[in-house]
Amino acid sequence: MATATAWNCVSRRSSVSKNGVAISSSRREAKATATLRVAKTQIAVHEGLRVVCNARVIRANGIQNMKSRKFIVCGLGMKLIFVASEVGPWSKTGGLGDVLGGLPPAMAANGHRVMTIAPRYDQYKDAWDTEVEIELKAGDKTEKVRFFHCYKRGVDRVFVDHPMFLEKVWGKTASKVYGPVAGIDYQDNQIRFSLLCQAALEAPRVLNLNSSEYFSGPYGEDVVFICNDWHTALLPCYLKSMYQPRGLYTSAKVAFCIHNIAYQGRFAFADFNLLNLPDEFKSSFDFIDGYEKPVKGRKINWMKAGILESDKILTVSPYYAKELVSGPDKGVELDNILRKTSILGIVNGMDVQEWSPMTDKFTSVKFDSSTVMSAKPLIKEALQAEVGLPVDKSIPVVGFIGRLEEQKGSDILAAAIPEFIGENVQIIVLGTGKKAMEKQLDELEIQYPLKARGVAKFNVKLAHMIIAGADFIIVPSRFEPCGLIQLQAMPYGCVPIVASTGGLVDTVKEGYTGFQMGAFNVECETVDPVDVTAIATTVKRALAVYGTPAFSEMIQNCMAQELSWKKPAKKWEEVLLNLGVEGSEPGIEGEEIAPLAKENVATP
Ligand SMILES: Nc1ncnc2c1ncn2[C@@H]1O[C@H](COP(=O)(O)OP(=O)(O)O[C@H]2O[C@H](CO)[C@@H](O)[C@H](O)[C@H]2O)[C@@H](O)[C@H]1O
Ligand SMILES: OC[C@H]1O[C@H](O[C@H]2[C@H](O)[C@@H](O)[C@@H](O[C@H]3[C@H](O)[C@@H](O)[C@@H](O)O[C@@H]3CO)O[C@@H]2CO)[C@H](O)[C@@H](O)[C@@H]1O
Repeated sequence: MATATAWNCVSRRSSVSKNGVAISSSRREAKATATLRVAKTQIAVHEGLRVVCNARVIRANGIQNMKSRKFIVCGLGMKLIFVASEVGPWSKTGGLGDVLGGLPPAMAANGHRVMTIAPRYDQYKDAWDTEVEIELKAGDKTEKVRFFHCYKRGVDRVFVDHPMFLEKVWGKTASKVYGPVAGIDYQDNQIRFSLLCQAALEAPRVLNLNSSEYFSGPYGEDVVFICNDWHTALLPCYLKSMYQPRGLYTSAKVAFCIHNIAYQGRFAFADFNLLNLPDEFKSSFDFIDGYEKPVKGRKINWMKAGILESDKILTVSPYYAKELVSGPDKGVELDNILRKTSILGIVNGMDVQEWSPMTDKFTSVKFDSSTVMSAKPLIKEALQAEVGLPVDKSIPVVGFIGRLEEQKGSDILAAAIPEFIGENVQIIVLGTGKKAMEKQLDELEIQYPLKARGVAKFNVKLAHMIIAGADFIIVPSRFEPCGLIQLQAMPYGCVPIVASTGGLVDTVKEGYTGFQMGAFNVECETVDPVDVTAIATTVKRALAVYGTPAFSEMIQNCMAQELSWKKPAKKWEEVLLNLGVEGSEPGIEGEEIAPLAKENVATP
């Protein structure tokens, strides 16, 4: 077993420009020389705008700032470390896990060296013990953590192993990541996520990874950390307090991405002492609100510190970025901080391998835009039979899928159902979360046995069946940073009916790819009658279009869109390059998923 405390990283830079070949590499010199040799051989054969290099086809004209735009040597790019509490498909309670599953492979496909680092909540059968163990300070104790690893879809997937993760979530990854039940947090969450942040800072230095033929050895220190949500907010603080003063990670930068500002990690002010940070960081955490949870008055706020201590703040859609700075309601009392730092929104992509009507493993009939009109009714019948609704393909079906939290507006939907259920319509609601909202789902079947079903489960197969078989997907969110459900639905010709908030505004065009219901009241304690009416009116409006040529056109518009991670990954690349980490280079014009990775999908 290798026990590592520090790593003397041999990361030398080389920059060669010879015979029309431009190479600039932050990898070891020997590797760069080897790459040059391969490139020269290939160039002798291919004198065109495309060159085959190390068995990958690279489009030269995708690259900027190169002396020679003719030939590109692969294996340049940036070294990216994504850090999060969830990473799909290994751990997922919702969209955060999806993003950590999908964006990193898309960045890898563009030629960057990419690692994700997340807790090891379960005995993932595809991730192996690296035998690297380190000691970290957590609260007043010293804890040993180990790293597990696998390489999938071009990404080093690293998992932090410690009993605080594994013992709690054993076999139940989806539901117990943050607490024993929805709405209740583990008491030691601050220690758990402090460990995650510290481990993420060690991983690039101590893990000697040789996963691909393009990159080998430790990532080293010229990296960009991409932190996600409050659980990772301590990372920039530890970077500044524990590493940079010792001359480590001097050029590293941190991007902080907000997936949901509703969860900020607010704790008792006295808990600052648990974090092992110098007092000068206190002001970044300092926060006063009017709530009594978890204690009355002055608090520490992890997300506030993450925002203030990072180099770039992002979120998951441009419209949500605007909402966040618009005022305390939508910015959830961090609007003033975000106005100071500024925030950029990049709309999420989605996993087009998992969500494709042509290859969906959960549906018996596969289809594309030319066969959707005949295929969907068959899948609809299978869906109706699955949930026990009357089987009749002529009845329009509306679906809902989501975490049952106030954010998602399932309570507003429940109040609106009586106002539109008299129409020729069926509704299927799938979700897990707060018990009171799960109860509302259970009651649907009792109230409307021939018209409505509620399924209080996290059920991936049923989610796919709803999206493939339903005619409409309803997303009645009070706020929605991006929303993945509507993205997943559109390639299946399942037309979204959405509240006009966050990414739902950016991704659904009224009358073209769906129906907008207007913005809802963001107060979570209230079911606003105006919003109830907005749902009922818009559903009726959508039902009136069902079956008309205009509806067929909307289906085609939905299905024609490019919703993969390819475009968002390019935008992310631009932003991360601008951070100016030493040795960072643009990537390549990649495929959606790294070619070597297609057969290599994880099974958690
Ligand atoms: N009962 C169930 N059974 C099966 N699958 C279920 C399910 N409930 C939810 N899912 C799945 O979980 C994911 C939810 O994604 P969202 O983007 O809607 O949500 P979430 O609010 O969790 O994420 C946050 O982060 C993401 C990512 O940035 C943002 O898009 C979003 O707005 C923000 O709130 C989807 O993949 C969906 O299919
Ligand atoms: O992917 C889905 C979401 O997952 C994350 O949200 C979790 C959040 O970060 C956790 O703190 C916790 O939230 C609970 C909160 O702490 C508690 O005080 C109470 O308000 O209940 C909340 C819900 O249980 O769980 C959230 C997941 O349910 C991620 O941060 C979000 O961006 C994602 O939307």
